[in-house]
Amino acid sequence: MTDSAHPGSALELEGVTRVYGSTGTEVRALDGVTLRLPPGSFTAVMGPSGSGKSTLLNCAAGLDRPTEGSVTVQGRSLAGLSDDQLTRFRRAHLGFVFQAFNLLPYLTAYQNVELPLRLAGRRVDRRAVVEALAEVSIDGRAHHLPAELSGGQQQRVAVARAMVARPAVLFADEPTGALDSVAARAVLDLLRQAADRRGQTIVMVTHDPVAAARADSVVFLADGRLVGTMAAPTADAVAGQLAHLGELTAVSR
Ligand SMILES: Nc1ncnc2c1ncn2[C@@H]1O[C@H](COP(=O)(O)OP(=O)(O)OP(=O)(O)O)[C@@H](O)[C@H]1O
Repeated sequence: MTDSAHPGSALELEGVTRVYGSTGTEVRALDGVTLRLPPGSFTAVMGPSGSGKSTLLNCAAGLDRPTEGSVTVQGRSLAGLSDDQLTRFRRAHLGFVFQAFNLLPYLTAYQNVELPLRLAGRRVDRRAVVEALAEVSIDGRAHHLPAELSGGQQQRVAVARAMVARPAVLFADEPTGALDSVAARAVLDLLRQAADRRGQTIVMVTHDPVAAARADSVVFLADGRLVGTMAAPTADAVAGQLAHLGELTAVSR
């Protein structure tokens, strides 16, 4: 059974609005965003600071609930799920990678990667964990603690952790923001492969036009609204569009 009006989509946002605060002090962080992403697509979300990128990601991933509108992931509407059901749904179908890696400091790389399987109450398949670490080229450091790894290595462990349960949709919030360009490229290669080889759907917030150029398309936000999309992006074209949006936002303030 599907709740989706567009069954071919991995992720659908219909008129998603998120208002923070109360009357008088309210902030419309997202304002009527409609978006449909097909399975196996890699989409970058860009826009000036405060344009609503993280809010979009959080609403799409069921970490926050929209004030209005609906989010459907893999044909399942998130609105009807209780908080517990939403947590279970996220563990089963979604993966997350954050700018600050968010690894647990007292667990080894291996233990960090097996954690989502333990939390989901699944039998821990040692092979799946070893494979996930090998995919991100961390197998030689599986028993190191995060503090014993470089930033790039830590983020690769975080990608392995996000991927170990083979989520249908992976959300990444500035995954390369704290990395140098070589480490960033390695992380982007992994996201690209997840879409191309395993048909996983990737949604990545980034400020970096070079990172965005690795996606199939870029969606641009300004003041909480979807103001444009770009297919087959290049870093130059993305940078040009961002500069334009920055000027428009500055004028409207
Ligand atoms: N929990 C919250 N309470 C009140 N306002 C919020 C909250 N979260 C976000 N906002 C506001 O909503 C707007 C959008 O924020 P959001 O973090 O989504 O933007 P962003 O595009 O991700 O910004 P940045 O690039 O700086 O991270 C901003 O004006 C922000 O101040």
